[in-house]
Amino acid sequence: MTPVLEAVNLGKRYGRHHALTDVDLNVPPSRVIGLVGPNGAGKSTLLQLACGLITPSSGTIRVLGDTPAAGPAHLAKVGFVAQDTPVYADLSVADHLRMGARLNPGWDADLARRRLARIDLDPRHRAGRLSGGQRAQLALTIAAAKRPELLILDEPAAALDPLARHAFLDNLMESVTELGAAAILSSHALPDVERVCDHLIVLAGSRVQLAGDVADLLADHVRVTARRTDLAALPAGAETILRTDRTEHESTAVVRVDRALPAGGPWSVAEVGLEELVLAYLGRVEQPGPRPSPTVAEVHR
Ligand SMILES: Nc1ncnc2c1ncn2[C@@H]1O[C@H](COP(=O)(O)OP(=O)(O)OP(=O)(O)O)[C@@H](O)[C@H]1O
Repeated sequence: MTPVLEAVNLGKRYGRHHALTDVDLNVPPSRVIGLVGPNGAGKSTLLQLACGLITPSSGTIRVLGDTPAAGPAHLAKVGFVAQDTPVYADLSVADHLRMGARLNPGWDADLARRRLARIDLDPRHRAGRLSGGQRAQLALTIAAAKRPELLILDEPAAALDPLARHAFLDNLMESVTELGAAAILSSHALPDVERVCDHLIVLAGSRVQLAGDVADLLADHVRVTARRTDLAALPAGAETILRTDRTEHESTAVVRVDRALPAGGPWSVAEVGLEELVLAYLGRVEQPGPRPSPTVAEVHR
């Protein structure tokens, strides 16, 4: 099956500034991918490369098996909602749909009408008068009515209140299911990512820090708690320590494991959540690249 997104040694420079460095990715088909990372990490740059809006400075990127924006057929396979969900302020909602129908050979007018009705958007409304949430819904409707194989959304829900964000993400997931499409969604809201994404890419310092199916990533990491002096005795299997917190008596570490830690040691082991995992990886990054993780012995100095 063709991967949604493949990148090999992908890099993007703006002048002397490296926005993306040595990015290697291979995202299997039919995933809803969460792209997370701090401001300036390179998320929009990666999404724009994936849409073909900009070209790499080095390496390669393939989307749905082809060079991004390789031609009309490939453009029709990808729906893009840019950051701030831009719309044409002077055009009505209906004008936007008419324009979508003209520009997109696979336009599904029925899907567009049904979506507008469901989100209660009046087709006569001028786009410039829409709220942030309504604008995001209009942009998603246009992207979905193309019937793309991949939806790419750059922080589409950033400006929305929690209720509107919830509704927007529900709508997004309905569209993804109806289309049988994959989606890539950049976001700073880790709970949103946890709710809808089954694949995760963490970018920081212009590099990929972590990537994979969420279920696998959570299975590969645990939180270990022990008395301060006992954490140094972590057994083989605790491959890499990502983040430690210490109190007077106790140490807690998020650990990458290559096998289950043996029972009966002087530690307790618990599952980690997605937010804790992402923060553990972000916490070890020093600009511009990743700092090596501490060894078990170093943790205890
Ligand atoms: N057109 C451009 N010209 C010069 N530098 C740019 C350009 N676009 C992005 N950059 C720089 O590249 C880096 C990555 O930017 P990018 O917008 O991809 O980050 P981001 O992760 O999307 O950030 P945010 O979460 O704030 O939206 C930043 O340092 C940014 O200043």
